Amino acid sequence: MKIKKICCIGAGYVGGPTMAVIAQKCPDVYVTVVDINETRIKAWNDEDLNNLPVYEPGLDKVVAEARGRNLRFCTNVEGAIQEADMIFISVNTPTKTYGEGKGQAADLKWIELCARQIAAAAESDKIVVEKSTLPVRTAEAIRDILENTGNGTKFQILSNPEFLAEGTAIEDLMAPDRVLIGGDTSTEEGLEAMEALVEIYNSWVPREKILTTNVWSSELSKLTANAFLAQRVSSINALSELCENTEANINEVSRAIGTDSRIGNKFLKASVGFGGSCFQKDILNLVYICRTYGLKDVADYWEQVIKMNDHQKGRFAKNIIKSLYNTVSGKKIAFLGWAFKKDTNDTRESAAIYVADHLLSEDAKITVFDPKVREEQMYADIDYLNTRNKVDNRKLMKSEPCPYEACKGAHAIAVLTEWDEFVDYDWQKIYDNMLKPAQVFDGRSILDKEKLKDIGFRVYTIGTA
Ligand SMILES: NC(=O)C1=CN([C@@H]2O[C@H](COP(=O)(O)OP(=O)(O)OC[C@H]3O[C@@H](n4cnc5c(N)ncnc54)[C@H](O)[C@@H]3O)[C@@H](O)[C@H]2O)C=CC1
Ligand SMILES: O=C(O)[C@H]1O[C@H](OP(=O)(O)OP(=O)(O)OC[C@H]2O[C@@H](n3ccc(=O)[nH]c3=O)[C@H](O)[C@@H]2O)[C@H](O)[C@@H](O)[C@@H]1O
Repeated sequence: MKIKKICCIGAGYVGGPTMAVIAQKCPDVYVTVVDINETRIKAWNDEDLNNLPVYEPGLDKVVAEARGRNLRFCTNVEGAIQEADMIFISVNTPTKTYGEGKGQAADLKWIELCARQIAAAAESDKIVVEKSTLPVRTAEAIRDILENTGNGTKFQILSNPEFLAEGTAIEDLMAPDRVLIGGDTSTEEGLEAMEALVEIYNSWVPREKILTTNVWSSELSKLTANAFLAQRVSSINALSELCENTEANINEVSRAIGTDSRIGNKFLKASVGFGGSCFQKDILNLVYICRTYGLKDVADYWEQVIKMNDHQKGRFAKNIIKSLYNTVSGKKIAFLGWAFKKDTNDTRESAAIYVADHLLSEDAKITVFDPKVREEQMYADIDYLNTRNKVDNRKLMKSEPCPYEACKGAHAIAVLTEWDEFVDYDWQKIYDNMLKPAQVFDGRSILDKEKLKDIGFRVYTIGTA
């Protein structure tokens, strides 16, 4: 079966870049990305590629090549479903904020809505691909909705989770470690549908890197991959606290264990805590699924990864307060970085938000500089926590477009994101304009500690005494 037209529901961080790369690599496949969010679609169609709604290095070039050729962004969900042979569901699946499973389960209302939209609009057979990260066995619910349309159309449901990381999305999509495709391996039609998707990816991904499994393994592998990655960060962060008490150095420990090929050297960077839209949400979801199957010990095991992460963010904030003589009331603290990692404008679950919230509750005055995050986003993030009212948040926190201004007159600087440019700042100039003793809290271990100490800074780096 040769796919001619693809529709992707959801033009977010995953749907946009993923479909742009598919369109670029498969010029004979027509790709339409739809979204109910008109502003987002408008931004995807903006002539000025600097205004794309997602910032990812290299994305602008891919969009420039494919958009208008075989890549289209629009809000006509129904029309795009009708004409497509293959429909990707790439909508958000956040943690539920209400009802049963509140605070843990994935909220699948947008997924169900997509299934219903597909069921209502489809007039011919379709392959439906789960691209969103979903609890294991979600395909069962999607199938149930699709198979009860009553108009005789047939659907094959595949799971094709996305493993891209933000900031390196284009690189990851161009040369993935693997592509995972789960489907109904017990029927001809199921295998045929899987092969159709394999063919799309095989336009640029070597066949041996495209793994096929049953649909449940594929769904669960995505949650498992994120749980393992986050667990590594929590493990190294747990040991960073021990290092601070023992004069061991976490960077040396990471290097020492990372050279063991069984352990590997990636994801061993101690930090102020992991953020991002998925690690926490996916682990909470895993914990919830385990609990619903009565697997209490398994659930508790994975929950500890989140608890450790919360502890790490909290202790970073507490350490700032302690070092500033146990009070930050009225003191200016400069934040370098607000995004959850470098090279992205995404702030979802960023450690910076929680550290800021902790310090604001102690009446600190925070000035934030981030090269890619806008002030409205920072306020939206801090307001969302509902710890204090919006007026107070704006009184206590502001954003500053110049890093040197942000640091001027500050008692302390906290590095919350590992943006490369922070390393090359004129730290002497920053020091000269700060209150003394000038303190730096490096939550990402990116700055040259010895150099800063020579200038006169007091420096705290995660995981070093
Ligand atoms: N952000 C990331 O780096 C990664 C995310 N994922 C998963 O991919 C999924 C999507 O994540 P993001 O792209 O980050 O989310 P997002 O929130 O950036 O984008 C989702 C989009 O879907 C749209 N949408 C929701 N319901 C719709 C409907 N019925 N019809 C049309 N549009 C609709 C929303 O308006 C939104 O623009 C999630 O399940 C996430 O866990 C997986 C790998 C990486
Ligand atoms: O499902 C998802 O959304 C994605 O989640 C992560 O990608 P992402 O969250 O974009 O970014 P990561 O590079 O994984 O970083 C996550 C967080 O962990 C932190 N981190 C990462 C690595 C490390 O060694 N130390 C560390 O503190 C980062 O600073 C960041 O806050 C996974 O890496 C992707 O494979 C997955 O597709």
